[in-house]
Amino acid sequence: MARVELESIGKSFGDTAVLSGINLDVEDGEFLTLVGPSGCGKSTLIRIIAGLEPQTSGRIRIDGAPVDDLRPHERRVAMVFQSYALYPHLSVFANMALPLTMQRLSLWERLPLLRLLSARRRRVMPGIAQEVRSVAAQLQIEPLLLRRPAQLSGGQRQRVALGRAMVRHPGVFLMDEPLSNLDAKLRVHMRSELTELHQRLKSTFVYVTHDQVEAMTMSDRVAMMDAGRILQLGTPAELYARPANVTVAQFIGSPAINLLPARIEDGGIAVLADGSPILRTLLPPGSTATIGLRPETLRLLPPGDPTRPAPFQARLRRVENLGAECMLHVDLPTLPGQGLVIRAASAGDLTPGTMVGVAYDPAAAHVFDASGNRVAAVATAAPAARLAQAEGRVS
Ligand SMILES: Nc1ncnc2c1ncn2[C@@H]1O[C@H](COP(=O)(O)OP(=O)(O)OP(=O)(O)O)[C@@H](O)[C@H]1O
Repeated sequence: MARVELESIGKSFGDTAVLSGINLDVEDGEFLTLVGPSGCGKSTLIRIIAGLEPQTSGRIRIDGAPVDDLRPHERRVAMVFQSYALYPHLSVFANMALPLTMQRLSLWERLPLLRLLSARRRRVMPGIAQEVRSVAAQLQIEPLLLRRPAQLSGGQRQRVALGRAMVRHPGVFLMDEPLSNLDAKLRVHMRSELTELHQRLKSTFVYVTHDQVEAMTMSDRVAMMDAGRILQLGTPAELYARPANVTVAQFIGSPAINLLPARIEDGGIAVLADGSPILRTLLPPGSTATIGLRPETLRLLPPGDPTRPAPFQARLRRVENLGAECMLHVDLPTLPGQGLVIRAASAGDLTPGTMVGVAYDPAAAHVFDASGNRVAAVATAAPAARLAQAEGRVS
């Protein structure tokens, strides 16, 4: 187990800055995921922690001790790569044993012919073999130990790569998109295997992915990165429920949050481009905002619902039926180019082209200011007349 502290990490390749001012503490035994779009600097950051890439500025400590001048194998970290990085000419056993033979045997004791003469090698190897078998048993790959990587499936190769990291008993596992090369079904399976492995080993995991579902389902905490910076650090639930800005809100959640541009009028009322008020904010009149509505907070009103006028009149464009639920894609005719996605239990017998009413819950809406930063959705001041109109539409 180990704590990882990153202080003001910066990285430039030539004149191009790819990481700036990264401060991050990964707690002992924590599963922390770096997530973000392609090119945001996740892999560069994890490679810097591993010692595979030098940082341009800043410091790294593992369990309180500076590791900046240590080589990768001296840092008590083990890296698992997307490409598995297995030696094709070695058996699974030899691939997994490699970190231990490198650690415990000298160069000549590892050489093909000379090693047969080494008495020390004969003493050390049974211990290594036992450790490899024990890890292989944990990963259920014991029957594969004599095979070569080419004779394994993608999932089996990934387990071997994990096993090779595990035999070293590192304080920190660093994983760079380890599931990306697997098919969708196996990825889902390996997600739970990795989560269980983390719980069993109680080691610190730093995990890189561009897949927000992996980040949300596996992690204790998630650091969402964009353009070389950490935009938000928190539990998956925090990032989902209180995204710090529009970029986080858009990235976390599937299907993505619905975003509606608005202008702010008197009393902080956010008004859409068609002039309809949507909710009250704490923003000053004259400014602009973006309103975020998660698909599950939208509700389809039955056609001709007599109880109230629908907040949005929408035209159904497409139904995505996922079995247990469906995603309804609708267009808003009064807001050209603006669509909404609604998560619903079923689409009933609605067909594309049908006009439907859509209700939303203003208490569940997210409001972002002109810079994209989150602001409180609803002011506590007395409602303005315009708000009464807005609330009349939504309550
Ligand atoms: N050796 C290098 N030389 C120059 N630029 C590099 C080098 N390695 C990475 N970069 C650049 O640094 C930026 C961050 O790359 P990095 O691989 O860390 O991103 P990432 O978030 O892991 O992306 P992906 O999910 O696509 O792997 C990119 O713009 C990339 O082109």
